[in-house]
Amino acid sequence: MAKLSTSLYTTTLLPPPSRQNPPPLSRHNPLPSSSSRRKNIIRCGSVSATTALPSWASSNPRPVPWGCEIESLSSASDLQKWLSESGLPEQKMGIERVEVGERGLVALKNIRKGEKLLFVPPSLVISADSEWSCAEAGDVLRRNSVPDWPLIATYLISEASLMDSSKWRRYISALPRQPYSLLYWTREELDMYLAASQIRERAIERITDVTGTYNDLRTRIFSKHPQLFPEEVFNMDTFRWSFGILFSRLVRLPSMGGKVALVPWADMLNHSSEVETFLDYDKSTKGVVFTTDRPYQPGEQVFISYGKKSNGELLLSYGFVPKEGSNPNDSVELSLSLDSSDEYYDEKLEALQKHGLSSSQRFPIQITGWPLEMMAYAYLVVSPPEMSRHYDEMAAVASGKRTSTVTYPELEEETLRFILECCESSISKYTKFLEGGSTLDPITTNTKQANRKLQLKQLAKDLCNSERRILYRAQYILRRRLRDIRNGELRALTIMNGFRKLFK
Ligand SMILES: C[S@@+](CC[C@H](N)C(=O)[O-])C[C@H]1O[C@@H](n2cnc3c(N)ncnc32)[C@H](O)[C@@H]1O
Repeated sequence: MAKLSTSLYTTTLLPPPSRQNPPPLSRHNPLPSSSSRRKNIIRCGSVSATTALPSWASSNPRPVPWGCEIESLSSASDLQKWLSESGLPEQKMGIERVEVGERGLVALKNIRKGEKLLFVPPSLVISADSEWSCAEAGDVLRRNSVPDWPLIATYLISEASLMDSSKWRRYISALPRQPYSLLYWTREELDMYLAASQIRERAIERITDVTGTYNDLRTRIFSKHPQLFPEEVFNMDTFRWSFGILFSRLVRLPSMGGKVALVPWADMLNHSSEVETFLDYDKSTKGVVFTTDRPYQPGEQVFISYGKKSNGELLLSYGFVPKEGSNPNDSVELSLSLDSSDEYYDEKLEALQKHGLSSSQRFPIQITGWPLEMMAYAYLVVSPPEMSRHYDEMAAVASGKRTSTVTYPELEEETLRFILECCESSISKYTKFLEGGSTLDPITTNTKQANRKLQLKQLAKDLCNSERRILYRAQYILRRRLRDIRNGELRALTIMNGFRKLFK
């Protein structure tokens, strides 16, 4: 349930930096304060429309030979039985088919607000410290200092391939054979359905990162130990599966120093944007728990929060989009760029680069407004040569390094007009997709594929509607402000004319 970084991670197996790796299923991110907004500024331009994706992104995914269909309840009840035999205490919830999220945990008894639930013991948790059924393979990875994410991804494949001799066979059998995640969208589908949304670029970055990670492991480790890591088992298809599982189920446990882990049973809980509670390790009971923030009656589905994520981020990692307007943390990224014909382009770019920014940046807009950083970036884009002494200050605020508000009344109108133009150009892309009919659909060869396309298209439509809604709101605010500025100027002009007449 997290994101990988683009560069270092791809080439050096370094762990993903925290900006790209928010705590899934566990602690939610803070509201977009100025510092978190800074983290949300995303460099653009690294993923062009022609960026080559690995070959597996150009065809439909090949399923792995383990796991189950996500709606399968029989493997889920086997899992429940095995967990209780292995030390999971009696539960107040059971796995059932649910309306939101296919399978989920449903209250079996009355549950009070403020009650601790789950108590999954550490022996039933998968982490980077877990014991490998094939101890030699684990030793090799540890000797090579493989970071937690790729280590756990490889562990999962290793245990899955051993199946009956693995301690985790009941857990792995109950995992979805194909997790819902943008990792499973082909390049054609991403281009076709998400052309308007910046999430397309994020998905491409992620697919590229996962491929880079696998290639790195293969070159540096697997190829040197083919008997431990045969390619029939450790390949791109199985890595896409294991990373898909990690993105949608891995938990960061704050009370264990941010350790990442897969927590069987707890990972059957679905997300609701309306709840605030998250998973964590409870030192007093020595188990993974969460504390309810509302009461539940028997039969009601129990939810946790996967974090304060936008609809796009939920689609990217978990493969679903909440109902339009139901996610208070929703946001859309707007891309702003320097004008390449600006005679002070080089000076502006230099100021931006000094603060770690580039000629094109994405900024998150929420229904409540946009960040200071975006305003500062826009000031820089429109500012004339005579304001060049302010370029550094504008770039510093745009990068989030300086949190003071900057205002340049003389640039206000042009800046708002520039943002409005970007907003409207983005809106028109969404409208083109949403009103474009079905002529763009990729050719399908069978009913299963046709159903899949319909599902993906619906998800894309839901995402595009929710993102466009935020842009419409921003457009309304911008237009109103511009009108106010013009009215203010008009009033000032009338007063000036009045004075002029008086003095005459
Ligand atoms: C941690 S798992 C939760 C258990 C999962 N439902 C299962 O049956 O294995 C996360 C996955 O559950 C589904 N999910 C969770 N919350 C959801 C929601 N609010 N709406 C739709 N699907 C949801 C998504 O498929 C997501 O990738």
